[in-house]
Amino acid sequence: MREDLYRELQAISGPVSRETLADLEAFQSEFLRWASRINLAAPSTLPRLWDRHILDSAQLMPLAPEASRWLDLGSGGGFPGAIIAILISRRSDSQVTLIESNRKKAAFLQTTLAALKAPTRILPRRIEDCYQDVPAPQIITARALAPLPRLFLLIEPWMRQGARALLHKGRDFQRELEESSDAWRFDLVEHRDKVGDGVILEIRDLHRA
Ligand SMILES: C[S@@+](CC[C@H](N)C(=O)[O-])C[C@H]1O[C@@H](n2cnc3c(N)ncnc32)[C@H](O)[C@@H]1O
Repeated sequence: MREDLYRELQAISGPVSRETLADLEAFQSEFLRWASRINLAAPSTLPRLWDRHILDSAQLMPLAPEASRWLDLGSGGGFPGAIIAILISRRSDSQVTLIESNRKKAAFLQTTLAALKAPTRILPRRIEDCYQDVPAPQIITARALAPLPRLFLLIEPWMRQGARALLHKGRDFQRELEESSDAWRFDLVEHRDKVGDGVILEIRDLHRA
């Protein structure tokens, strides 16, 4: 069974070590332990935590295999930011910043990722208050945070400095793109969602119309 898990992970994320798989499993256990006390994700999704959240996050890796500086907005229980941090933690120069305003969720991320020695900086603050303190990353991620027009407002300051965004979106992403089209210009690549039925939107060169 564990071999199946390992193969499945590598098919989604690209090559990873067995130590990394062990770290992801440890994260999963801690997540379930904390989720019995605080709301880390929709309870209905917990029985399929591995696919619905962990693999769904890991599928970003092949879209930015060389990136070492990531910023995850509205991380919640750590998706996708915590999973990316674990996947790249054995690289020498990696750093993933996670911004999550809910203090209980941020405490879970702080405690669990520190124990795993994942290269993370957790900010228990609102995104809007972090622009001065967080340097532009190579990659910005955000999953289930906000519709695109609001998301673009949130990421704009970092995008202006050259960041690229990889955004999980659901089936109605076309409507969100249309709603953004009057106010924003950007380069777009739509990547197939290998885990769910949505899409990963890759956004570059975002600026106001
Ligand atoms: C629906 S959850 C998604 C969590 C995670 N990204 C996932 O996909 O499972 C959205 C999270 O964003 C956080 N959030 C919403 N607005 C925020 C803001 N302005 N600044 C920081 N965190 C925010 C909420 O506290 C919540 O944990």
